[in-house]
Amino acid sequence: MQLPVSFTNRMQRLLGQEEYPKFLEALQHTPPVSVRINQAKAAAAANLTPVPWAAAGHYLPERPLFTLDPAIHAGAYYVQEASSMFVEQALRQAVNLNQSLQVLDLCGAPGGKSTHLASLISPDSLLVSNEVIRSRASILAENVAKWGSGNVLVTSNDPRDFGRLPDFFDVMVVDAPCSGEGMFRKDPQAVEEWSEENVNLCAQRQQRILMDVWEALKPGGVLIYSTCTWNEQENEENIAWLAEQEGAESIKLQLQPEWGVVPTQLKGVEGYRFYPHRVQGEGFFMAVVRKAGEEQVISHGKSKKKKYKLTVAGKKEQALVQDWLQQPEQYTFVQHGEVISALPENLFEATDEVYQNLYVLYAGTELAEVKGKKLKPLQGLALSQHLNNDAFRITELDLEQALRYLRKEDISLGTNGSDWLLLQYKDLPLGWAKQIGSRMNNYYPKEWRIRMELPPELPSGSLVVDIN
Ligand SMILES: C[S@@+](CC[C@H](N)C(=O)[O-])C[C@H]1O[C@@H](n2cnc3c(N)ncnc32)[C@H](O)[C@@H]1O
Repeated sequence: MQLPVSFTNRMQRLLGQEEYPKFLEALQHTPPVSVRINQAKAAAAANLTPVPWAAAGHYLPERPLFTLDPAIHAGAYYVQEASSMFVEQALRQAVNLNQSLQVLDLCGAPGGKSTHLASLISPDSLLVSNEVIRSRASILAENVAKWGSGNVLVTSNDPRDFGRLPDFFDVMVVDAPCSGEGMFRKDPQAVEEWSEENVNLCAQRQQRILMDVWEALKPGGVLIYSTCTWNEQENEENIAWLAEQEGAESIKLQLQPEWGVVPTQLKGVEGYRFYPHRVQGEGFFMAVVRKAGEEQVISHGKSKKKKYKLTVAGKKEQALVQDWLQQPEQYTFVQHGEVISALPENLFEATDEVYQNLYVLYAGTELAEVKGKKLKPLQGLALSQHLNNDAFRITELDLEQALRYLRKEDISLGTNGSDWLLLQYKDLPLGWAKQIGSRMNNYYPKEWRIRMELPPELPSGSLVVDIN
């Protein structure tokens, strides 16, 4: 790997003569592979090494062919770089997670931090997961639906649009687009695209992004800022600039020495650096600040006078979907076009406000599409953590059947009848099929299908989750 000269000069200065060769050597190694388990759906396979700063994070001994593991398609885990999972420490240490919170993940795609945040916040909290680039926002929506939390809204807006929601969020995560120095060993293209000029452009863009969303953070709210790069302009300097400009207060996190995370400080602002020779993970930076002012209590609940953008589903439709989720009394069923979704009842008001101001791509749990007098169950329901299995006819698939189903092939199950079938692999729901006589129509979403050909020999079980 040919590193740019000005990059090596800076890293030598940052790390010192003694440490720099260790850093350089680590850049030659294969990056570790790690996953985060969706504990609402599965448990980690035995013998995996935990990621020390993330309760559901685990390292794998080798990189399996994830595509051939139905559990990943069921949202039982997410492949995520370990350093990024440090967002958990910021959240646990700087925020009271027992409260009902309104959380924004501004730069959300493909969904590593969003699915992590969704697992950490309480069920009566709302996560708005945003991605400005529309094609990437669809991937984010797919991963959010697979995770199945039910209290997430996926939006696709420019950061400046969040100015329409002043003082709305208790917590904001800005995992900013950056020059990607921390990805050098994973992605050789990041080295090619790197330049001092690009670092400056990234730093300016990050300042703009921070300024654009700052207004949407409540007084007393917490901003978690991160990048996967090491230069100070995009990291400490940007956060020190924000703190100075807005009078934000730095939040210091407690670190365990064995984690290998390096604390830094600039103008009284604390930062946390991840280097590959010190941690089992890629390059990463994080800082946490609190907006000046008093914390405010959220008032949820519907107000009588307000004109809502969301439409509550009709009584007939509600009756049909009523028993599809566990504890249906906790939801408001809304209809948007043909789609009926379930929103946690206490989040109706906040969700409506988001709908009034932003472009929402996915909301809550998409349950069904109205087809004349009938309902077609949707993928969001199949993958929901709150699905009521008893309401459906379930069919267990073997590995080959599961993978063929996920490729959207028509598979023969040897069953008969005329019914919707919820197809599962080792108790993990994968999606829907419609039985028509002895034929089975595959309703797996076309855009999500596995595109690779299946090899003659399939791997057995899952290296990642305990499903045997
Ligand atoms: C580091 S990635 C986010 C990774 C994500 N948080 C995760 O954990 O999976 C940064 C994201 O910012 C988005 N982005 C690019 N330009 C942006 C801008 N001007 N404002 C906000 N987001 C932007 C990119 O499309 C990309 O998805």
